[in-house]
Amino acid sequence: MFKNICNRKPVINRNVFYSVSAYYSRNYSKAQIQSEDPEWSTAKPFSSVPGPSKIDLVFAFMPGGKYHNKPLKEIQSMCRKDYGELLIFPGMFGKRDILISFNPEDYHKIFRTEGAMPVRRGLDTLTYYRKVLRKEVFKDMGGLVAEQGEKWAQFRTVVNPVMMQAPKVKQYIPKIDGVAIDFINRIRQIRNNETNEMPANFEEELNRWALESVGLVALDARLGLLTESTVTAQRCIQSLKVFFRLMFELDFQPSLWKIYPTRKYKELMKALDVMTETTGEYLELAKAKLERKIDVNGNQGEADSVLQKLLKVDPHIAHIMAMDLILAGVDTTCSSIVSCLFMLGRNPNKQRILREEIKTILPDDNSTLTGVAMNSLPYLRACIKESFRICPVSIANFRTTGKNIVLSGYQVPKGVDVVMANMVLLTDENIFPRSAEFIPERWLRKTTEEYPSASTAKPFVFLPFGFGPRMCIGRRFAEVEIEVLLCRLIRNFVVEWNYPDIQFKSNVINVPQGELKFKFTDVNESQK
Ligand code: HEM
Repeated sequence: MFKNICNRKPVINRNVFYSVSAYYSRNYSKAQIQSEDPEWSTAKPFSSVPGPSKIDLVFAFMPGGKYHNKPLKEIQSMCRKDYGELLIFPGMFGKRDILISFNPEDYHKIFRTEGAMPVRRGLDTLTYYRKVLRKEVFKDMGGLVAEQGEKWAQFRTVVNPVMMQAPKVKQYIPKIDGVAIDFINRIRQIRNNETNEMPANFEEELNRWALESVGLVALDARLGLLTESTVTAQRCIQSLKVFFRLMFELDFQPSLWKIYPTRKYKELMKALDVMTETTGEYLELAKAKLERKIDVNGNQGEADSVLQKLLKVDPHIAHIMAMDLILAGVDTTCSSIVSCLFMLGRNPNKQRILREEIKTILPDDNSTLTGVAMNSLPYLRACIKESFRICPVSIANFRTTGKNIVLSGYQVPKGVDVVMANMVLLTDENIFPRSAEFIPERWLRKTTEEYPSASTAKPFVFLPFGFGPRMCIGRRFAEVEIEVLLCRLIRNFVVEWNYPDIQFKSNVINVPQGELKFKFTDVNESQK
C-alpha cells in the first residue's frame, strides 16, 4: 500500500517535464541558429509564423467564441482557412507554444530529421507520478510514454524485439480469439431480445473486451472481465477510467495542479497508485509462472510470453511496460472497433463483401482462427484502413523538432513542439477523392477504375500508428486484436447502425460519444 503523499504540494522541477535538449522561445537570437537545411537562408523567420494571440485564443474558446465547443477537426479546418498550412498557438498557463502544420511535406521533413531518439512530449502527470511522486517504485524510469532521449532509447531497445516481432504476436492469436468468442457470447446475452440492439452502455462492454485482450499481453492473464471478474480486475478498470478522464483535463486543459494539489490531481494520482498496485499483483503471478516454466499457452515448457521475457530482462521494465500497454492499449482499440462497426453498419454492401472474405477462413462460425489464415484477409485490412481514414483514432502525430528545419517556408528551430494535424487531410478531396464515401477498395492493390486509389495520396498523411523509431509499439497486437474481433463479429452478426452519425470527441485520442446502440442480428442460414 502506498503512503498518501498526494496531498503535498507538487514538487515541480522543469527538467522532469522538459527533457528536450533546448527550449527555444519565439524570440530566439537568429545568430545562435544554424541549419543544414538548404532552404534555411531563404526561409522566413520563425517569429513571423502566423497564428492567434493569447487574447484571441482565450476569446475564441470562451462561450460565444468561434472555437467554443466545436469539434477539434472543425477547429483545425478553421485554423487552416484563417492562417494557412503552418500556424502557431501561443502557450498558456505554463504550457509551451505549439506549432500546427497541415502540410504533408512538413511531416516528411520532421520524420526524416527526427534522428534515432525522436522526442514526443510525454504526459506531464504520468511523468510526474513516475519520476517524482513514486520515484522509489519506478527507479527513475518513465517508460516509453513518459521518457525521452537516451533513457527512452534504452527502454525501447529492450522492448522492441519482444513486442514488435510478428511470430511473437501470432502466438497470442488463440488467446485473443478466445476473448473475441467470449465477447460474441456476451453480445448474445446483453442484446435486447426484440430489437437485437446493444444496451446504451455498450462502450463499457467494449472497454472490458479491450482490457481483457491487452491483459493477455501486459499481465499474462485472463482477467475474467467478460464473464465474472476479480476485485483486482474491477479496480483496474475503474482506475483506468479515472486516468483517461483526468489525464486529459490536467495535461491538455488549463489546470493549476502544478501549483497546488487540486482535487482532480489527487484523484488521478490515486488512480495511478491503484494501477501500479494491481499490475504489480499480476506481475507476482507471472513471476511464479516463470519459475515453474509455464509457457504462453499455460503448458510446461519454455517461459516465452512477452511479460516473462521482460521479467527476465528487468522486473521494473516489465512493470512499467505492463502499465503502459494497458494505458495505451484500451481506449485506442475500443475506438477502432467503434469506428469500423459504424462504417460497416452504414455500408451493408461492403459488409457483405467482407463477410464473404471472412467465410473463406471461417467456413463455420465456430471454425478455428489461425495466424496463417489471417494472412488472407486483404478486404478486412482495407475496411480497417478506410475506417481509420474517415473516423481516425489518433487526433494527430506529435513531435518535437530534432533539428533546425524549414517547415512550410519558415525557419523552425530544434526543440519546437509540432502537431502534424492530418485529421483534416484525411477527408480532403484533393488527397482522397470521394473522401466522404467508405471505399475500402481504394486501399487494395488491384483496384478497378471504378474506385479511386489511395496510392496516389501523399505519403505521411495516413499514419494511424505514427512513424519511425517511436511509432506505436503495440501496433501488431492492436491489429491482431481488431482483425480477430471483426472476423468473429461479422461472421456471426449482421451489424447495423440506424441512428444519426456517431460523433467522436477529441481527447488524447478520438473517442465515441453517446449511446452505442449497434444492432447485432445473427447471420441467418442463407447468409451462413
Ligand atoms: C488501433 C489502436 C492504436 C492506435 C491507433 C495507436 C496509435 C499510436 C500512436 C499514433 C502512437 C504514437 C506514435 C508516434 O509518435 O510515432 C502510439 C504510441 C504508443 N502505443 Fe499505440 N496505438 C494503438 C494501440 C496500442 C496498443 C494495443 C498498445 C499496447 C499493447 C499500444 C501501445 C503504445 C505505446 C506503449 C506507445 C508509445 C511508444 C513510444 O513512445 O515509444 N498502442 N500509438
